[in-house]
Amino acid sequence: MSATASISGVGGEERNDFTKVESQQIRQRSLRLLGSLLRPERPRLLLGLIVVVVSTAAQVAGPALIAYGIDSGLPALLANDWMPIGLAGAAYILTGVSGALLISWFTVLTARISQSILLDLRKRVFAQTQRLSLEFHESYTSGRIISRQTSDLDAIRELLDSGINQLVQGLLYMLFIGVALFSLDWTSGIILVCSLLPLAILTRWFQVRSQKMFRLTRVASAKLIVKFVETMTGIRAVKAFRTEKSNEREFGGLVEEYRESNARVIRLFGIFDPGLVLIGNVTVAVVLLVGAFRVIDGQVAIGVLLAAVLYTRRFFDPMEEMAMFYNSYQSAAAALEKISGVLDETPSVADPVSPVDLWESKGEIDFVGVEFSYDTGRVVLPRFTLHIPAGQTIALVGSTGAGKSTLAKLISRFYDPTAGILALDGIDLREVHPKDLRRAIVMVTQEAYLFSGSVAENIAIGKPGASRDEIVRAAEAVGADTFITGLPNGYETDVNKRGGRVSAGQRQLISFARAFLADPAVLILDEATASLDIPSERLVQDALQTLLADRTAIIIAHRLSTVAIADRVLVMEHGRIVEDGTPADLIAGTGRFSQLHASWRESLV
Ligand SMILES: Nc1ncnc2c1ncn2[C@@H]1O[C@H](COP(=O)(O)OP(=O)(O)OP(=O)(O)O)[C@@H](O)[C@H]1O
Repeated sequence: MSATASISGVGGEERNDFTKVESQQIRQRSLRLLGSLLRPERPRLLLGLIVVVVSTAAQVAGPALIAYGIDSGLPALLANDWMPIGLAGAAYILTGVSGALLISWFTVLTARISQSILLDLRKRVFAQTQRLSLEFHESYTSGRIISRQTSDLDAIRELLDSGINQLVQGLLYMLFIGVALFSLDWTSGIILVCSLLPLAILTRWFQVRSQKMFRLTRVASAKLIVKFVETMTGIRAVKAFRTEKSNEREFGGLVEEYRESNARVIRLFGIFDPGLVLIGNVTVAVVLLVGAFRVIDGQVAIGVLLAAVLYTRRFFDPMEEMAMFYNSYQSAAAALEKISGVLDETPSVADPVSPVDLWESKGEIDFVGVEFSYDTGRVVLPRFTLHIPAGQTIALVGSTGAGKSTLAKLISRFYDPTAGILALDGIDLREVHPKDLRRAIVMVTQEAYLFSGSVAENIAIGKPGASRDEIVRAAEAVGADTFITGLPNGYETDVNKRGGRVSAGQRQLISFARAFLADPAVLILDEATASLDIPSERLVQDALQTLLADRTAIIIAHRLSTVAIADRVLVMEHGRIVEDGTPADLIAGTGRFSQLHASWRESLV
């Protein structure tokens, strides 16, 4: 595998042994993403920069005005000239007020910029994760997807909301203070420069240590999310196997790890913060002492000394936040790396470049020399050819792992064959317009998933924009109408709210109604293995008959009654179709199906 391939998309997430070239490529990918996010914001960014420069200059003017007031205003006042002190006072108020107003404008402006960048990024991540093929989602866990949408976006939000503002403001503030101090009093300026050495040593020490600690904190918090999501998505298994206690223990351990890594960060601050205060105070004391001697010697005016002390004091104010910037930058950069990896993924099932329209599909399916393997490389379906005429009902049977779902997933184009052609009405599925493909082929999965919302909304998924009449007719056709009208709010009942809870069989009927409304030329049905009670089974069976009429149907059959209504049975073993015939013929024979049929019959007795 080439170096580029191994880090492309999310490939680099599990690795931390990048070569220099690979790290560079990953950084460039993040920068490209950042560039594309910032580009539309350029005018507002420029405005923000102008506002922050002016507001910082206004804030820094204060001590210089005080110096002027004391050194020029006071002597003039003693000589009954109110003008200089009045000017100094007015300018102080003016710069103070305008500085405050501008900084408030800057805060709102940058918040707006960061909000629109985040909105853009959030939408991109959502659209991309939806667009990516099933293959991606089968290996990229939901915990990781949730982290991308939550903690990673949070890290970027933190950087945009406060980190960058504080860095720009802090840098400008320190730069302007330095300039002001040097223009007022060189000696104090040089004392301040001398303090930069211990300051740099302390900050560097903090950065090196905290980088490691913050990374540990991030890892610990990611572990917490993954454990939480995993437990909650598998809550049924948790309850069934009573693993609550061991989960609690494991989660408790992770919480402890998180607490410990946070405590270490806090201990680090316990050294860094007082260190900053100490360096700041010592520098102020030196400026004051040296200045005092120079005031006595008449080398420097008292107002200038006061301004120098104030500047020196304020110089250290943004230090802590600036040192923190590095950490928020680190977390945001790590987050951006992962997000850019997800955005960089290309769907393995790509949309056709020049799609072929298929207005009215007949539902004829052809596998021509098709072979398939998942990305593990093991051949799951060895090369085969199969013709399914339009309108035929096929029952797919075979032992677990035989490849039935895989065959169904190929017809739904959740995956593309690794070799050969799979065609609908003679057109390669890879070339059919995605919109037409979704209309022509519908797969009803075993789980019969219902989304939050009303029963009517859930049925309407089959045909967006369907009228209430059409929805009711679809429900009636599959025999779901009776139980739906019996629900507390009929078709408006929320399926995820108390009272709206529906049984497994009812869920299946709703998903049948959904498929009936969609009216596809090809219907693929992964029949639920969960045994329904006899009346439910009969209801579902009747619904199935209506649903299958006038279309091609491929049913992964687990029930004998379903096989009986099929025109043709395909028996699969180890990815191969080992028997192919009408149910009657196969039962009469001596093959795999007749044995299966016999054992089914026995289980019914
Ligand atoms: N996403 C995947 N990645 C890799 N291998 C897979 C994947 N899904 C299925 N397989 C493998 O492909 C083979 C066929 O699986 P498939 O789900 O098609 O079987 P099946 O006949 O539908 O089984 P069942 O009746 O248990 O659902 C199995 O060996 C399985 O391990």
